[in-house]
Amino acid sequence: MTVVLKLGGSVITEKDEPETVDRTALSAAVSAIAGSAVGEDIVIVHGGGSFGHHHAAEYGVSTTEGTHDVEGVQAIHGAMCRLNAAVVDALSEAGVPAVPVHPFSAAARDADGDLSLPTAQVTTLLAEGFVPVLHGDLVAHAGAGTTVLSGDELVVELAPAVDADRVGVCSTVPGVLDEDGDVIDRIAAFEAVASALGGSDATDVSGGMAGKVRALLALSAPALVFGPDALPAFLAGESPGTTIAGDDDL
Ligand SMILES: Nc1ncnc2c1ncn2[C@@H]1O[C@H](COP(=O)(O)OP(=O)(O)OP(=O)(O)O)[C@@H](O)[C@H]1O
Ligand SMILES: C=C(C)CCOP(=O)(O)O
Repeated sequence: MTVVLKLGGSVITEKDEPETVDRTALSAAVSAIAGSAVGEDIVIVHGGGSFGHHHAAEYGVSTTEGTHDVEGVQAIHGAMCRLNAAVVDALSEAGVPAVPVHPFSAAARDADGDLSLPTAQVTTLLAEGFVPVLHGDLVAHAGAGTTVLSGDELVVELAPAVDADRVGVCSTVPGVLDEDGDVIDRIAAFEAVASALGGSDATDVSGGMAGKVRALLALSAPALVFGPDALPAFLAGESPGTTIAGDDDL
């Protein structure tokens, strides 16, 4: 059973404090992963939190607005590499055979913004017993310089590439919330929930919850959005939070 899990940047960092890891939240997530029966059959993606989004906002870069500013590229990509190193180190210390995979070194968008992400290194690392750890990053973008590549987009690309049985997105909220603040059990179409979906409470250049739902609906497998407390349950095979499954998946 192969699992693709995204750890939200807003979960593992103090999202309002530039470049600050939330050590308590990161170690809770790492313990859940290290202690789960999924073992090494997992690909981990993490988001930007106060590492990527803070620098991306400073340089005016988003998933659609690009930059050619080399200093900006180094600041944003460098910050994401520092967060990735912190996640990989924490996983390694817990005995998980985690290895870093940096999307900026491999992916590209064409002039229409369509993403191509080579995945052979991820599938090969997985088959060889490693746990690849990717992250939201910058990506070369034809005609725009570089744009932000969100961890949610990576999840959508990776899930079919590794033939994932389960896809989980762990964010700070217990699921996608309706207008009354209750967790929506299942989402099959963007229009049905669009009015309840906002961006993010924190600095976020990749669309917050609306961007997440839109991206996950494109998957052929159902994806679950849940909060940090539900990570052990997700890894144990339960279905906490909101199930996002486009009409094609039902
Ligand atoms: N209807 C909604 N239900 C749940 N969360 C919502 C909703 N509308 C907006 N949000 C916001 O979306 C946020 C989650 O998206 P965000 O992109 O910040 O999370 P993340 O993926 O965990 O972090 P990162 O983007 O850094 O990886 C929530 O914290 C909340 O502020
Ligand atoms: C801001 C950067 C560089 C990465 C964004 O990734 P996300 O937090 O998964 O949307």
